[in-house]
Amino acid sequence: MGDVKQANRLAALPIISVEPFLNPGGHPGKLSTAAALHAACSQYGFFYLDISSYVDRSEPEELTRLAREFFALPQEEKDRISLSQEDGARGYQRLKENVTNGKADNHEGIDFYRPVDKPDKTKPVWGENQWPAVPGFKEKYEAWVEKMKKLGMIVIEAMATGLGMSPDEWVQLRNQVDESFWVMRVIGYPPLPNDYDGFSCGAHRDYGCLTFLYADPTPGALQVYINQPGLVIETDSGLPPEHAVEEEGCWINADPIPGCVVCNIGEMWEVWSNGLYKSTLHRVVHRGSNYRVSIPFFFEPNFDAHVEPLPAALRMQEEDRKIRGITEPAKMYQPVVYGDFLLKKVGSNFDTGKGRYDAD
Ligand SMILES: O=C(O)CCC(=O)C(=O)O
Ligand SMILES: [Fe+2]
Repeated sequence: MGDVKQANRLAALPIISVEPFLNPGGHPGKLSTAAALHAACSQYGFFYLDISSYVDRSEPEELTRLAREFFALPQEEKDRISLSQEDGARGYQRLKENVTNGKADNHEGIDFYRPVDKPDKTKPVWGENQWPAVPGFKEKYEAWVEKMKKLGMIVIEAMATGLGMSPDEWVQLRNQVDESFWVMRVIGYPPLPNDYDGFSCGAHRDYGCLTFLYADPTPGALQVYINQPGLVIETDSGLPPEHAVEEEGCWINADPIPGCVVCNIGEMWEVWSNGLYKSTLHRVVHRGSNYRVSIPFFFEPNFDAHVEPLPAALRMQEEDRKIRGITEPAKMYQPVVYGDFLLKKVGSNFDTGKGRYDAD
């Protein structure tokens, strides 16, 4: 039993406060926060970001209230801003319209992307955002986008410190995210029926850079796959303790913590870090009785960013390999242009038949 308890304690996701990075200039907590980010990104790819000194709790609570007002509208009202009216990516998707790993997800949602110059809805993701007619919706959500964009820059800079990047290396990285092609989703989850063949949102990795997830207080919905060789994790199989374990990995709940957003890294960070940081599998299984609302903000690279392993990450990896006595050459991640990668991912709404959450 000792091992099991130990594993459960280790499996809890770390909580990291953004406060030391909020004010320009020195702060005694900066280095330890950067180190905590580095550890969280390499061990879990998921953590809680305490943003209570950055935003007032009432702000995202108001966003969920506005989202509920929209989702409660008659279906034909919601369909007025459906993504088929636009570029196939920006707008409302009905319940079960989104498919992950071949199964319809039991959620509805609205997607917003960074506005573009010269919008053209015949080009994938190049149209205009469609805002619900709910009073105050656009203003409040636009204010949230501005806050989350700034938070993205703050966290990336802290991660650059955690990776030991030089000032020049940081400038180069900053140039790849300073016009972030962000995405914001507003998601509504009715309870998942027990006999449903699928999930509220199927298992996937996020594909971009950093996700900041604000969710209403519903517990037991978001689950994260923790995969750590050597860890022994308890399962709820009902077997006696000595058998009720499963090695290597398991799903843990990432329940909301007041004042925090759940933060996870996407596949672009996996490329930048040459695999040092993990883009971790997660899913939503909402079996509660309420209607759950979540608002993920995806802070992504610029559309034209060339994403390739960062020299600082390669240096760290080399150090680590030396210590472990590994001699064969490190596997190198293939560079990608973020916009190309994104277009493949949102291809489900166009012609490739792939879901937005599906693996390549
Ligand atoms: O609703 C959630 O808790 C997570 C949603 C999610 O993982 C996503 O939209 O990528
Ligand atoms: Fe996700």
